[in-house]
Amino acid sequence: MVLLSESIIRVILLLCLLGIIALLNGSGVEARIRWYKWEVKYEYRSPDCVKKRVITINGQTPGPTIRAQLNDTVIVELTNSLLTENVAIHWHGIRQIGTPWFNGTEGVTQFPILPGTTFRYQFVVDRPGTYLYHAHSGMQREAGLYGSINVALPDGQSEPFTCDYDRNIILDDWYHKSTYEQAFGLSSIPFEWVGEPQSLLIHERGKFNCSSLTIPALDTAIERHYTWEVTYQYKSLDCYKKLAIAINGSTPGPTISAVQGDTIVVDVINNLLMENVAIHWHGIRQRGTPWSDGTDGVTQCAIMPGETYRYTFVVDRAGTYMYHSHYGMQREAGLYGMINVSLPVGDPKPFDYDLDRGIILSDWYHRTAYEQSTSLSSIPYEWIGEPQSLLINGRGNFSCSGLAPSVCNSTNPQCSPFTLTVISGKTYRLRLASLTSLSSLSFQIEDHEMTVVEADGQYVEPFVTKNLFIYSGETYSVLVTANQDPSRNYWISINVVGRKPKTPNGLAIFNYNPDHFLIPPTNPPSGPIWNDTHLRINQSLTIKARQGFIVNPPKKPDRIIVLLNTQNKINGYIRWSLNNVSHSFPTTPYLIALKENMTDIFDPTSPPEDYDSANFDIYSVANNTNANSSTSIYRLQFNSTVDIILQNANTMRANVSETHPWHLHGHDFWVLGYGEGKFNLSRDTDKYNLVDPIMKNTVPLHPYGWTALRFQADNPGVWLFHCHIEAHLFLGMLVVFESGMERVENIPKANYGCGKTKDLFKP
Ligand SMILES: O=C1O[C@H]([C@@H](O)CO)C(O)=C1O
Repeated sequence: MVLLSESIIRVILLLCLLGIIALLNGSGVEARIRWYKWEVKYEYRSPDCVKKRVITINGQTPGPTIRAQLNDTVIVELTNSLLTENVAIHWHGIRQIGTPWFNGTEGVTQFPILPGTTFRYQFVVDRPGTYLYHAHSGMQREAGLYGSINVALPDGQSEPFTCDYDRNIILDDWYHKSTYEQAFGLSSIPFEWVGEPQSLLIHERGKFNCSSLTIPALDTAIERHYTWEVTYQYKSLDCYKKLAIAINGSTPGPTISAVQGDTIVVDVINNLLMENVAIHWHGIRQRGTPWSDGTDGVTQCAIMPGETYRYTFVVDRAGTYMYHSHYGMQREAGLYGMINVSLPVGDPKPFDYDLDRGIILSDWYHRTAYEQSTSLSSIPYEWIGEPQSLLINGRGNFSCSGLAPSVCNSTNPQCSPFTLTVISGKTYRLRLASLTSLSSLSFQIEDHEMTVVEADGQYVEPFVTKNLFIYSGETYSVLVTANQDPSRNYWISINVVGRKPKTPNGLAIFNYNPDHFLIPPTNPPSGPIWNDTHLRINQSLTIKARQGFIVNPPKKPDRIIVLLNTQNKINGYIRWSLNNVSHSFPTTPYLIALKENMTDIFDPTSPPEDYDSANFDIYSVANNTNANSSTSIYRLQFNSTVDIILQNANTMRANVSETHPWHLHGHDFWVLGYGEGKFNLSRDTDKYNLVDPIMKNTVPLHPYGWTALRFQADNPGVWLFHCHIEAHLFLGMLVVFESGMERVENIPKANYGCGKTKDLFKP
């Protein structure tokens, strides 16, 4: 009773207060709140006919006009979607009486707004008239980030002049050089003046004489330099604190965004305290630079702690690629990232999209790579088990219940879900890359269909699907149109397939702007059932080369190598083998050994080209104790055509055959076919697709099935071909191909320094 009367009194007091405020306001005209949500981002525009990257607000430059009346409060919620650039907006002519902190001048009144963050400006427009807003961070205004503010008199009051209509005209001059180039010139020695603008714009329209243009600067291949420091870092990617390996502090590492033909130069500084490192550029063929492939033991001596090594290579084909550690099981610690290569400006694309976004899929173990590798190489064998979490762009969500917050803290922002903000109606090219240690995945976006258009840097004959199966080491581009009800958000989900899942699905948010961070109101899609192998084979068979982009394979191979995939026991240790040979690495990298004619560092006999297919039952647990380890390699005649038949079998547990994604370094192969059961050379070659096979660098071998590949050994060097499951590679599931060594130019001396290559430095 007492409580009730108290709350009634409070309400009455509040109403009185509001009444008094209204009276004090006097005029009886309400000041309103004008609320804007702005997304600032890069877009290509041609305001004077010359294409240039500009900065837009909600897709416009000039940005939207703010229209308000005297004494209104303007609220602008600004999301900075610039990829690598801060922003601040100044409200030019607005006096900011009482709100000096909203004047929008970086370094004077505020920290700049960082990429990916949202900042709210709020101020009163206390005088009628014509004003402006524009960027006040660096020289950013020059990129088109500006607009008008019109403040009218309140309803019922009139200006001291009359007019029928009210129109805005923004006047500007326009440079073709970016603000970065201009700012760099101005702060260089010798000083480089920005020169006169190329055009004058009236409301963002001008006319430049295009005939005076030769090739625009954007089209020319350039060198892109990166300096990466590799360090140990504690990370809580799925809320659980774990020792990870980061590049410049982050995992996934920075994305390399380049244009076809660019040269990439990466200085890798190994600041790991106790561990070597090597980085492989997965999908980049390294034509002419086999020493930059980054495979420890094959192409280089690993980079030792405290050392810096420079990788230099050309990205010679547009597409989606990745990079990752190729040293021990180090990839598993988070040392990976994406490489996006675009077509040169003006080159026609075979598909259209508005925006391009990268999504890295991975799985995550709480035990370190060191503990895992120790378990795998122990007697008795201790399998690493299923991962604890699935990550989408480095974010997952492990249930912390029962764990101390210092170990697992579900409120840690590092493990908030990845949010892909989309604008309704726009089509997104999502570049997916799977860097899982173990898991094969299905990727889906609730209520949205995907059109698959690219795989491993090759155009795919488009097909529409609700879920995409993606195996470790594969990349895909899918087109997704944000065409669903934009008043809510949707789940992005990944789930494990091919192995009985013990890992919860990975989740992210497909976020319709501007409903930031709202959890979708539905249950996430659970994805297809894990053990429907047919579904996965069907999708593998659907992936064909796009019409108009088919590269015809040679009609016949010069050599056929059949590789039986088995789990074996060798001297009591569990290993994985091909034709009963489990690979072991010599301490001297093959590329250097062969270049320097060191003939004694590996077993010179050729590994077996086949297995006893007639007498081998792929469905039963074989007596796999007859395997051995070897350093031997396949030497392929330069330019010859090689067929590889991957044959799956039962593991050492009854009724289990696993999926193995196989990855080839230095080449793409044609995917000629997939089949179930044992491959039969006389019968199954007739089923090969020689009409429109896709070329890829990574391909699944399905349980109890076979996969047939063809490639041309036309890239001089030494190249790994291996199962992309980190533990299986560690356990010897790889072969090594050499071809055209006589054509390999001088290997940089920085690749030397281990094994017998040390001898070469002796006086
Ligand atoms: O190498 C492996 O070992 C286990 C299992 O076969 C034995 O526990 C597994 O699933 C692997 O892929």
